[in-house]
Amino acid sequence: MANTLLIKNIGILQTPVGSFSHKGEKQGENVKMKDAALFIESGIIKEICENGKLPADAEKAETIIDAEGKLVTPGLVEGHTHLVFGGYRQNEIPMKLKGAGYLDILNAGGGILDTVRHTRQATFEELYDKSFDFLDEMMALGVTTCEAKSGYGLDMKNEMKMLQVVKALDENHPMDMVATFMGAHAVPEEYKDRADDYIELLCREVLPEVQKQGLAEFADVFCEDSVFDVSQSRKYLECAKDCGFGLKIHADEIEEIGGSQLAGEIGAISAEHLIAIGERGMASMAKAGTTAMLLPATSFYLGKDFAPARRMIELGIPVATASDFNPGSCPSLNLQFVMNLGYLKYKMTPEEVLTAVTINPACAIGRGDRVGTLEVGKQADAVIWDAPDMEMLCYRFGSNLAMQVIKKGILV
Ligand SMILES: N=CN[C@@H](CCC(=O)O)C(=O)O
Ligand SMILES: [Zn+2]
Repeated sequence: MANTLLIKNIGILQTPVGSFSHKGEKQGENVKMKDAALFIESGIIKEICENGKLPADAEKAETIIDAEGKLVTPGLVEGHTHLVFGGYRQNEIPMKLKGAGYLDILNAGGGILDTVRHTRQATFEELYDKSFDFLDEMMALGVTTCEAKSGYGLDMKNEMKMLQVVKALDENHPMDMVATFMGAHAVPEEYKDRADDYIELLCREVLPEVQKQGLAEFADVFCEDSVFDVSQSRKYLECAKDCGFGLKIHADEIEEIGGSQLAGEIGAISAEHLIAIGERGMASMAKAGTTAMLLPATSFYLGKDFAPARRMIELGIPVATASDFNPGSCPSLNLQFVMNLGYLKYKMTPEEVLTAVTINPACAIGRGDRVGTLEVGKQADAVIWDAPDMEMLCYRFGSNLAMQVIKKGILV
């Protein structure tokens, strides 16, 4: 048998089940198999056994991994990053410590606009090498699929450059990549005070070109006070929908200006941040089935509140959690830390936390049919943790507990 792998002696194999996003009570439904084994052929899961049984073809396995009685889960799915960027922004910290807000820095020409200047200056190769290293780091932490947004180019040439980097990473790095076009991340300096004109440019020229070149599956917008208002965001997302993109929206991060309501109304697959969301926004998302992509490490890093995850689960909104890795509001790509925060700050159960970093983000980036659970027929992306159970994984923090990461049936 070709390319076969047996993972045996698994203490607990824990996974959500199904290729759909899990909401309400289902958010916390995981299957737990004790004393389990997993048989993989050509990157696909062929058989899962529990209670000490071994798969039928166990003896034919070319490679055998002994999980030493540890926890095994699906590979983590990172549903929200700004992975590709020039420069860093450590210079902002003293300003923040003196009280400058995130939007104050942006409105003074810093923040995202500072990263835009550095990203425009960077070559394709520089951005590619830097992002490649980030992906290595992420994978070592247990992530096997990663979404990445453009949005630091803010013109045709540089947005394309960013998306080409994501495409090349997908081709050359073991990580599976999903690209999101985020031309509406900020108003570029050359369009200062002309946000409407910039949205017009994105709709007329850039969105259709990205679609034509097949460089992104989703489109995203930063709907926020003093960035893009609800009507500008609606226009951009409607154009994106007409072009065939799935829709995402950074909504109600700092001010509740109606972004989450728009998310539901327009049928967005996910809305991001949602720190300041209110009941109307949550009702709109629940009705539409929009996933809440919550970013607790950003709340931590900006010193903001934590989004009302428990209320969302109660209302039947599927909750996913992601790192938001970016050079400003969250310079960490550690999804294990996000799991700690999901447990401690969102007060999600360990089972809900696992769903929030596997099947729910997988569905929110259009990969729920392939990854996000450990089931026969699915891609064999798995992590063996240096932990006996999810409780330990949610409790320990600051260490990397991923012992072995398996991507498409290969130990990476
Ligand atoms: N809030 C908007 N965009 C990013 C931050 C980008 C940056 O600060 O560079 C986010 O999702 O947190
Ligand atoms: Zn973001």
